[in-house]
Amino acid sequence: MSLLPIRADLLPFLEDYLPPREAPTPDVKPFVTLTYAQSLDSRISKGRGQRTVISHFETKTMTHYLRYHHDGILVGAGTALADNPGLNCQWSPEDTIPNAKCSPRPIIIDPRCTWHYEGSKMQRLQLQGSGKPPIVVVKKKPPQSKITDSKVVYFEAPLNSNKHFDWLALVRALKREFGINSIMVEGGAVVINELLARPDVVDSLIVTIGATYLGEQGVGVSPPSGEVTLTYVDWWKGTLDSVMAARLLRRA
Ligand SMILES: NC(=O)C1=CN([C@@H]2O[C@H](COP(=O)(O)OP(=O)(O)OC[C@H]3O[C@@H](n4cnc5c(N)ncnc54)[C@H](O)[C@@H]3O)[C@@H](O)[C@H]2O)C=CC1
Ligand SMILES: Nc1nc(O)c(N)c(N[C@@H]2O[C@H](COP(=O)(O)O)[C@@H](O)[C@H]2O)n1
Repeated sequence: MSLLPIRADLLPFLEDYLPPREAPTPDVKPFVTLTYAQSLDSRISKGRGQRTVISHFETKTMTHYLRYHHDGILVGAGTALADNPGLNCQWSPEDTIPNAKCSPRPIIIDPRCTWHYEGSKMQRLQLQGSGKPPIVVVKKKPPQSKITDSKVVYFEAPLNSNKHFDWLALVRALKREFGINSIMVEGGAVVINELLARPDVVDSLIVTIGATYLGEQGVGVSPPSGEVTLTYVDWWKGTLDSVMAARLLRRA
């Protein structure tokens, strides 16, 4: 399905929250944008494993505009399994047709190799020439005999003492190994909640708030300690939803 044109007033609103346009400096970590759509009761889906539309068509276009401006797009395995997402970009400037080149490189955080590329929407888009193959971040690469599509790159990363990947080390490694200078993180809840507590990793926070409630069974997002200070906050109001853009204040 084609997208609505981007609302003109979204462009100046988003400008200061996009990755820098200057050539990236080698020793600086990649620019990280954390972005998702939530309900009024802070849920991102109706229930675990249920793909749920929250964004209006206007903010759906905004998501693709943001995808256009990033080198990588990252989701957790829970999202990859629940949503079977495409993670490509269907927006491009007026004089070009969107294609795989406009799309960010999908990055799936899947320590235990639970998600399969074979038969996925991502694979279909890549075969059609409208999306890129993913990097799957794993604790240990699967044996060669289990790899059915050689375009998928499995990237081994070390786990920390909590048996999780350390975000700062991981984004730095993605830049070093794959030249990914900007990463748009879309979710899901585990990833969002961890990153809301990481002002050292997240540069921009862009949250779409839909005029809907998803109820108690919904998958909620909120930072573990509640100790997040937002700065440089701005709001955009659309037809049915609003968008908040902000930065996370780094503690001294
Ligand atoms: N409304 C929205 O904007 C979005 C909604 N969603 C929804 O979110 C739900 C999925 O959320 P979750 O189940 O929380 O899954 P998730 O996508 O956050 O994935 C969780 C899994 O990712 C891996 N993971 C995440 N962080 C890790 C780390 N630091 N180290 C090692 N492994 C790590 C683990 O395997 C973990 O079980 C779905 O219902 C989906 O529809 C997902 C993305 C955006
Ligand atoms: N921006 C936004 N609004 C919503 O209402 C959503 N449910 C999501 N979900 C994210 O988009 C992914 C789907 O991507 P494709 O359209 O298949 O490319 C999904 O996995 C979530 O990350 N986002």
